[in-house]
Amino acid sequence: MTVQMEWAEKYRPVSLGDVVGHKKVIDDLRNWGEQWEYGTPEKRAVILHGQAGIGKTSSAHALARDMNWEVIELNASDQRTAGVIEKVAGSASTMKTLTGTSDKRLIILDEADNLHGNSDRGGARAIVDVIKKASQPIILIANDVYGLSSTVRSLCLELKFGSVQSRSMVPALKKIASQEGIMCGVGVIEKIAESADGDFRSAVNDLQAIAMGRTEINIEDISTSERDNKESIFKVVGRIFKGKDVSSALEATYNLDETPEDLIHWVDENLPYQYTGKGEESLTPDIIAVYSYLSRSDRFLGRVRRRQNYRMWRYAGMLMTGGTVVSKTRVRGGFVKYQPPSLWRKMGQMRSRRNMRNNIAVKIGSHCNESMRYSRLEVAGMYSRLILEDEYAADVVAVLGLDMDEMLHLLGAKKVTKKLQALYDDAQYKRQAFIPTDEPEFFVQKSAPKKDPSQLSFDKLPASNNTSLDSAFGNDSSKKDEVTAPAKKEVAAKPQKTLFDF
Ligand SMILES: Nc1ncnc2c1ncn2[C@@H]1O[C@H](COP(=O)(O)OP(=O)(O)OP(=O)(O)O)[C@@H](O)[C@H]1O
Repeated sequence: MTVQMEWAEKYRPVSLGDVVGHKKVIDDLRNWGEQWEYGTPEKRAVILHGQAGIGKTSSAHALARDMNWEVIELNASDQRTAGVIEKVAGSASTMKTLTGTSDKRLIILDEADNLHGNSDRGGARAIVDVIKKASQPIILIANDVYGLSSTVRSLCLELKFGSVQSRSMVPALKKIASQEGIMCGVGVIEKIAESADGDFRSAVNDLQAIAMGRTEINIEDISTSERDNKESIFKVVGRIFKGKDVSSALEATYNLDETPEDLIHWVDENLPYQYTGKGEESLTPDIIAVYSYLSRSDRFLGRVRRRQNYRMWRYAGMLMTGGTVVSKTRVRGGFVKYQPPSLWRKMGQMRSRRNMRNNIAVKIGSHCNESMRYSRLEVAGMYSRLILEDEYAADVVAVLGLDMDEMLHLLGAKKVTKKLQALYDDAQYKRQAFIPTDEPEFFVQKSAPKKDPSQLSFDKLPASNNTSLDSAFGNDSSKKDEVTAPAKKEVAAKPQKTLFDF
């Protein structure tokens, strides 16, 4: 028996011109590629992001093909520690190509939003360094752009791949069917394209599955061979808000991949938008009625949690769906874009803020030999004050080894400005001066000048390092030019007066 090749793979776009949809993004990607013909563009790396199966990886390879570039790809299955990234991407991004047939080599880092966990230890930080130094084009591929650090994002051109529209899929699917010798009846391809929900790979896979063992497909074949599509939450919420029939609203939830615990948040979030018409007050009687059902439903959800009796979910589901349906006095028209529950976003933000705060406390604790809890409650405030002083800011960042996000958090800043980027770069520079490469990060604190004065000896450092160490030693930077190297040695030998007097 011959194994049939997957059509999605067989018909993978070869050139950017073959990519279905995404016209603007593809134009931008092509422009960026062409800029490399004339030197190094301002943004050396691009982030292609969007849901799975819509052509991000294919577009990256197609660009390389169009530009006649070699490709080096680092997938999530590869070990992507800082060492490996620097070795593979770092050298690839600065050296000449292997074959010499093309003068550029494209580095593709797939699933770049998954650069954490043990195996990718240090990988995220390594990317920043690689991008900054790269003399070859780099493409990062991510489903969720927020999975990348703000530092990486600030260095890259971000291109978002939206869903592929079904009308763009239709001609491409028809072409595949005709090349495979499959006759399609009226509406067949359109139906497959619509059910794919913007995912072109699913559309091609569906077409192949339906066509298996057939030379002709008709609309009836689709309804029997259609995938058991899970209802999308957006469709179900729409049916609950707009439907008039309690049982069909409830049935819609049976095929949903969400628990009643989640569904209630969706209803709660979108209810005020859907049940308020033009010119109506924000709290209509309909909304009040629905909330009374939701609160009763929530009581059942509480009982389920306490007693672990999941049979009670059915009462909760009935109250939240049926209650919403029967509470409306009229169906309000107009398009409402349903939003995911903002509570989840807030909880996610709180969790990541808490993690960030704890990470910083661990670093502060390591610096001043205190527990994380004590550092967070008693000491962190002082560091937050210090980092606001221009004189100490870079030293705090350098000594604690803060990454960009942690620095922003401690400063209370929302985004990376040029000034903050300069501060961060300055701190990295100082950090390199403080830390011997083969020692752990907090060696600095342990290595008092008495033990190993050569490490902090000014005359062993280049002139620029001396400047960065001035303020680390608590010197007034405005006077640095007047102090000679031997004089500085004396300063270093004096007993510690400030936190940063090592
Ligand atoms: N826009 C598109 N144009 C042409 N083919 C596409 C498109 N999107 C997906 N495909 C097809 O689907 C397959 C998967 O595409 P691709 O790997 O580029 O998706 P992706 O967005 O990178 O998703 P993932 O992150 O899951 O890899 C390709 O082999 C290709 O045949």
